[in-house]
Amino acid sequence: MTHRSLTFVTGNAKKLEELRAILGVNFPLEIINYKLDLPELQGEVDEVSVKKCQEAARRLRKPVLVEDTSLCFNALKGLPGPYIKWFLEKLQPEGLHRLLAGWEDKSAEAVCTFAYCAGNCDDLDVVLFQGITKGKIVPPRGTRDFGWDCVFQPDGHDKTYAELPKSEKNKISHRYKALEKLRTYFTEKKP
Ligand SMILES: O=P(O)(O)OP(=O)(O)OP(=O)(O)OC[C@H]1O[C@@H](n2cnc3c(O)ncnc32)[C@H](O)[C@@H]1O
Ligand SMILES: [Mg+2]
Repeated sequence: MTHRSLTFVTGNAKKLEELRAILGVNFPLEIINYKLDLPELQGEVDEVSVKKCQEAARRLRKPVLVEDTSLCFNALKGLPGPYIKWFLEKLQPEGLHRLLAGWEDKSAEAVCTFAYCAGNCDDLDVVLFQGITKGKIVPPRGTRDFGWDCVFQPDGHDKTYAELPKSEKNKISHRYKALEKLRTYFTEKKP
C-alpha cells in the first residue's frame, strides 16, 4: 500500500498530540510534523487560516496542513477570536474571564480551522475544515497544560476542557469536529 504523506506545520506540540490521538491509526495518510510557528496575518478566522496555509505551502512545496484556533466571546462580537493567543499570553486565563466582567453573557465558541494545500507552486488552492464547540467562559478550573482549556466549559458539561479527561475532550472538541470533516475528505478522496 502506498502511503501518501501530509505535513502538519505547527509550533504547538499539544495540537499535534490531540491530532494524533483523534485521527488514530486508521487515517489513510501518514502525518509528518514540521515544527514552525508561521506568521499569522490579521483578518477573519478563515482568512487567517488560508494565508497561513499558503505561506506553509510556499515554504515547504509539498502537501501541507495547518490549523488555527480561535476563541470567540459572543458578548465581544467574536473577539478575541484568532487573536486569543496574544490575549492569553498577556492576560493569563484569569484575565480572560475578567474580560467579560461587564457582561452577563459569558457564552463563547471554540473554533478550530484546519487548512490543507496540495502545495503545487502554480496552485495554492486551500481547503478548510472547521469545527465549532459552544460553551461558556468560567473562572479557571483544572490543569493548565494547554492554552485556555481551564476557562472553557463546553455546553452540556459541568467540567472545563481542562477538567475533562483528554479522551472526553477529544470526543466533543472543536478540534475533533474539524478533524472528522478532514477525515471524511481524505478517506473519500481518490488519490
Ligand atoms: O503554530 P500554530 O499551529 O499557529 O500554534 P499556536 O500555538 O500559535 O496556535 P494558534 O495560532 O492557533 O493560537 C491559538 C491559541 O489558543 C491555544 N489553543 C489552541 N487549541 C487549544 C485548545 O484545544 N485548548 C486550549 N487552548 C488552545 C494555543 O495554545 C494558542 O495560545
Ligand atoms: Mg499560531
